[in-house]
Amino acid sequence: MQFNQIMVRYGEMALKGKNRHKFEQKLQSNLTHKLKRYPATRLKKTRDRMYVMLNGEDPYKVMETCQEVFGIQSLSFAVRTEQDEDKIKEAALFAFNEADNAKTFKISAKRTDKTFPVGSQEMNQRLGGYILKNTEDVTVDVHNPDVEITVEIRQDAVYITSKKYPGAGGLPVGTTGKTLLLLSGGIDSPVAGYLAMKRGVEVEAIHFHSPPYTSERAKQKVMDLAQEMTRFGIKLKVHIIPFTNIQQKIHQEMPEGYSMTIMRRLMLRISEAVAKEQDILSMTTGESLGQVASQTMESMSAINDVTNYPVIRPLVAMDKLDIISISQQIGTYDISIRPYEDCCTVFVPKSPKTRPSKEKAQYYEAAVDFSEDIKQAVEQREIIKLKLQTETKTENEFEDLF
Ligand SMILES: Nc1ncnc2c1ncn2[C@@H]1O[C@H](COP(=O)(O)OP(=O)(O)OP(=O)(O)O)[C@@H](O)[C@H]1O
Repeated sequence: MQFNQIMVRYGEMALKGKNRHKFEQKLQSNLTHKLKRYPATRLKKTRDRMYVMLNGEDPYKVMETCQEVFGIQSLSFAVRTEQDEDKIKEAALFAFNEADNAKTFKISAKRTDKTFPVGSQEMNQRLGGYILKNTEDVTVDVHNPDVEITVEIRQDAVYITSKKYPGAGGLPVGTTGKTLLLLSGGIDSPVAGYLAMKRGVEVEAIHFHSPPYTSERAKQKVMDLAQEMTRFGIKLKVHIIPFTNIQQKIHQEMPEGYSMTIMRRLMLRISEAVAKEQDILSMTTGESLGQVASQTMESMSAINDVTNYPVIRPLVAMDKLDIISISQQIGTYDISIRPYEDCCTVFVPKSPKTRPSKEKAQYYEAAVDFSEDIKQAVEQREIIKLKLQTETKTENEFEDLF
């Protein structure tokens, strides 16, 4: 016996009232893109669930892939069998055995097809009895079972589900607007982007690089991070900003203690210009309160001063170890720790002001006109469009994505 399908249960999107249709459509399209690497699979939608038809694809690999899609609360393997009591019993036992360490269970049978001769209650008892007879040290627990086996008797067939696997939770990416993620090569910003995606936000990324001070490898590292993030976001547009001229100008003309603050202010100004152009309503950074000199409350205030756009900081209250743990889970950690320089580290002042004032930052900045540099940096940026890699990719597979 084998699982024929995976039942997909929605997350909190089910609560979204009128928007529900939009959320379901987005989830369906994100899931369809993710499943392209398993060409035999098909997605079927019912009123309040989705089913992935496995059609012979490896159930466990498909399950893992589905578990990366935001907006899914939980998933279960399911067996489809005929309306034949012996077959249903066999399938229920198979479903029970799939939950390796389960010692207690509950059967929840539902007879949608009333022509089936055995009622739901009676079916619960017969299937429960069959499992008890064919296992050892196992008991029924209707209140808090290790595994609940659902049996739905429909006209076309009988569907039996097994244990619940956790989904990624959150909301389907693309349902709550877009943000521009300031993506460095570090550990934090990819995690910030991941958490934004988890709240249903579509992410575009902006990266500042300063050749020849920063190398091609440093840029490639950022592209590899962005590529990894497409596992969750399906697609990701990256804006690469030439930042060398601006950094040199800051280095030469700004007081050393304020160079870091002013550099960040310029990053935000450029990001805002790109966001405006792309109709993006917010920016996201990987800042976390108190981690480094530029991330004190005063520093954040002095940097944030240049924009009215919301700056989302998903990591603001998180500990470094927790951030690292997420980056390991999502596969960005090993890329982030590659030892290539970032533009911020190349020009880092010996003793940056940890408590800069925005008035002083404004004062120093006013002495130099950066407006033309900002315009040029935006105009001369490189735009790279990344999309989820699938083993079976074809040239036009994602044409519709951007
Ligand atoms: N070269 C860059 N390009 C784009 N964004 C950057 C760059 N450098 C820094 N940032 C943004 O500024 C934030 C703070 O950077 P900083 O280097 O102070 O902190 P960090 O904790 O090391 O962050 P990260 O691990 O993301 O590099 C980053 O999380 C990122 O959002």
